[in-house]
Amino acid sequence: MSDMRLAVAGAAGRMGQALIRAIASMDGVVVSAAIERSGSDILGRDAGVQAQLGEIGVAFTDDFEAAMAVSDGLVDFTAPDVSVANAGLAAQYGLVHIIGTTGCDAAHEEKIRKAAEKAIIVKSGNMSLGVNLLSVLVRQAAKALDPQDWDIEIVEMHHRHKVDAPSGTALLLGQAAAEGRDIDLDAASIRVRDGHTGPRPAGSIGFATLRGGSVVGEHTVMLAGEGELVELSHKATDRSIFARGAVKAALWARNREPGLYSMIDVLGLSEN
Ligand SMILES: NC(=O)C1=CN([C@@H]2O[C@H](COP(=O)(O)OP(=O)(O)OC[C@H]3O[C@@H](n4cnc5c(N)ncnc54)[C@H](OP(=O)(O)O)[C@@H]3O)[C@@H](O)[C@H]2O)C=CC1
Ligand SMILES: O=C(O)C1=N[C@H](C(=O)O)C[C@H](O)C1
Repeated sequence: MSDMRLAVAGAAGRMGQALIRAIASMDGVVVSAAIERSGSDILGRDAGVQAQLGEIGVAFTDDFEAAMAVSDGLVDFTAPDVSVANAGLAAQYGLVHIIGTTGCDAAHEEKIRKAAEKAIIVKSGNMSLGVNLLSVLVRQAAKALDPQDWDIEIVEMHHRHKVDAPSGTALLLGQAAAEGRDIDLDAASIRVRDGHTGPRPAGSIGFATLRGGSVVGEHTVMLAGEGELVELSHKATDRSIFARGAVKAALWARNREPGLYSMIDVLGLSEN
């Protein structure tokens, strides 16, 4: 089979640059386009130079349609409104769409679900093997431990530039815990505490967000019982783990049926 041609949306961003490097270093894929927003100063410059690779002969463009015409897949780590708009367009062109963007609200998620009726979409708040394996362990632990006796708290820390909270990964881990307990995450979540909060409601799932410096991404799920604490953690030290996961997802998704898939599907980590 010929190499899969991958367009990168948000190609000048932190993840965009990691994706350009990952695609250039992996077999079976080539960078076909590097998309940035209209008006960006970077348009016309070589995407490989920005990613510290040297010239790769692909210039940043805001011409989304031209980029789609020369691509088999779109890898998209941008912003929620951008990824939703891209999902509709990628579907029109029959492209695989890998969405790593976090911070989507219920309306964004619904539009992406709708696009996936016609498009092949893989979406995950974290594309790394380690975090997805962790989510399987969290689900098992939450299932095994009585919610009346064991409190679940999820703590995350990211770099100072991150714009959404809780992180997509924290929510993914919260969802895994909620599934283990067979409860609805939205109904059980406590995302903020301030002032006189009263005691902790039994069965709730708490989130705590830290931001600072250059931290790539650290997550700990705490299961706190009387006299003991179980901690399940993941620390990302390099964005290449997300980028390689996203490229792996694109290769996995090629020639699949339309639908909305997750990294659990890609990595074959489903417990069923
Ligand atoms: N699922 C996962 O494994 C991971 C997910 N993420 C998520 O990926 C997203 C991006 O993160 P990060 O790379 O750190 O953020 P950055 O801000 O560094 O990158 C986003 C890039 O998208 C660009 N952009 C904005 N609008 C458009 C548009 N319309 N078309 C094309 N490009 C556009 C931005 O340009 P400009 O700056 O000019 O606005 C910027 O270059 C976040 O939601 C983050 O949480 C991050 C890491 C891993
Ligand atoms: O914005 C980031 O940087 C990251 N975002 C993702 C998230 O919201 O969980 C994944 C990773 O932790 C890095």
